[in-house]
Amino acid sequence: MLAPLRDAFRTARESLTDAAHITPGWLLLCSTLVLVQAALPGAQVVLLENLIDGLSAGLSPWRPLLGLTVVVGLMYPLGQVAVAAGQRMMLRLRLHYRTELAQAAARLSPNQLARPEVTTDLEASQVATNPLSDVAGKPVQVLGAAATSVVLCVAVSTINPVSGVLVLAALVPTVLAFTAIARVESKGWPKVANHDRRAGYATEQLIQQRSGTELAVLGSGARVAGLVARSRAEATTVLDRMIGTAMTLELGAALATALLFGGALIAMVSGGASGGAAAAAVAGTISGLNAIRLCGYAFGTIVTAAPQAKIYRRFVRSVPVTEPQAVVPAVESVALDNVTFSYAGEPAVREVSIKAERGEMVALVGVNGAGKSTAINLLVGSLTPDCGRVLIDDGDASDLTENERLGHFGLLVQEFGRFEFTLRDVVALGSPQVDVPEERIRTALEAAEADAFTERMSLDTQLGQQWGGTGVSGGQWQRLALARIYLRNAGVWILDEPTSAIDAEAEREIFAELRRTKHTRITIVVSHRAWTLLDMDRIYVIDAGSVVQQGTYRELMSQPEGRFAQLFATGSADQD
Ligand SMILES: Nc1ncnc2c1ncn2[C@@H]1O[C@H](COP(=O)(O)OP(=O)(O)OP(=O)(O)O)[C@@H](O)[C@H]1O
Repeated sequence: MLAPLRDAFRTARESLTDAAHITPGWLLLCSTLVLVQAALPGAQVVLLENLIDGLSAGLSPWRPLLGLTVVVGLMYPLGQVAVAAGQRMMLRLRLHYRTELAQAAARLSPNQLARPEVTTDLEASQVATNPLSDVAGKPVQVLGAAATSVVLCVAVSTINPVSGVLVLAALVPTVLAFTAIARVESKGWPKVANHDRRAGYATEQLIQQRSGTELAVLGSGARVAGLVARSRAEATTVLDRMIGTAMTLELGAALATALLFGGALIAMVSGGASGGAAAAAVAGTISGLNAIRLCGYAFGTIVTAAPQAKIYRRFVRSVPVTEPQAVVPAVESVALDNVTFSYAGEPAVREVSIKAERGEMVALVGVNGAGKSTAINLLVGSLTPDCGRVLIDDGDASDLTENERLGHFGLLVQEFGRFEFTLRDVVALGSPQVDVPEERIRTALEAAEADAFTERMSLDTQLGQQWGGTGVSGGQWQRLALARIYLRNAGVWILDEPTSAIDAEAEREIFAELRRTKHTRITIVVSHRAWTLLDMDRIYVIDAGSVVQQGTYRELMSQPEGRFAQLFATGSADQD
């Protein structure tokens, strides 16, 4: 029972601290308004009692009447201004949380991105930015409502002490109910996030141009829509149960609160209070009920947001702030030294040793599922070997930070990014440098054979039809991805089927350019096309996770019984 309460208090404290740093002016204004409001119901009791008892005693009514006019006149506008100030504070906090989250997501390493729980947490954190930004004003409201109850308790106690205590005790059922609600919600929210993530993924497949077109042509969109509906229905069931439980508990608390107020009134009447005092206490009690309701609502918002806030903060803190990446332009050697790696106990790479030196072009060859991508992921550090070592310039790569290690590589993956930004940004993404000069971008485009379709475009041209920009073909996207690698100019280039979407003529030119410029770097290529392997300095043939052969194209072809000759003879790999 205590853990959710602790989480709610922590959330309240952290949100207040954030608000104090990010938007101190609005926090101060909100707090002041809420505290002024808190004094009003208590003042109302005292003034009303003075007015009625004064009238009965034949005293002048003007002073209490003027006071009451001010108090009642202030209640509504103060409430309105406090709500507006709270909303303006919330907007600023939301901007802060959303920016902070995008920056944290940008710092995720390939290693973290490979873990499904990280992606689930990221999406849950995205959803959490709304309740989290709403929560900062709530501790102030809870304190304000608690202050209202205390002031009211003191005011009512002057009429009847038992009634005063009962008015204060009316806070307890609300606090207990919302603590119980928090327990239910802390279990429910991770489930909702998981179902939402699945539904979000399936929806993306429906609306993204490539996958959506494929599904439309197959006439299978409805099947994917069914998957969306199922995940959304599961999320709705969990949410519905949570709301049902909350409703029952809130109703119970409301009933208990009403009984306690009723008790306070009975105690007052049986205590022999004057007519004025009784009328004042009834009016105060009505204001008190309102204060308790607000307190319950504000406390409820905190406890509901607490599990989401916990996920958000855990996620943001799990991605430490790092130095910007520095690209290492000269690397003498990289190697996998007797490396073994298994996915969930299933070996994908066994005792693999591969080495590449500066100036060399080295190829990894093997059928689908042989282990080539796994070997590459081990080299760049997105996977960690079960045994063996990864060496960069003869030093153990695990001694480097993730960022230092990634700075050694330019990696063109099979599923290259189709980033629908401006032409300038699409290429400049290759470098962590903020401002990339125009000539460097144009030179990279030329080297990647992407100049023919881009030379007439301004670098500010928007790419991608969904933004009303220029349409780009699959092969053109791949050339832009290669341009990023040229711009980056890291010491080690890893090109996983760099020309898979590119026509034969451009492919020859791209490989000719790679050969011409290879002396300044290490180039590791995964390729299925025989002719691209002709000029490789060394080819590693990988089969079922092991290196079964190595040598130049000619050496390997001169072994007709070898795996390489078999692969190209049987057509398992494309021949040209
Ligand atoms: N994330 C993963 N979880 C579990 N198994 C995986 C994962 N990734 C790859 N594997 C398995 O590891 C083995 C090697 O896969 P890998 O992707 O390295 O092959 P590949 O040679 O790159 O294939 P391709 O030519 O199709 O890209 C395969 O049996 C594959 O099913």
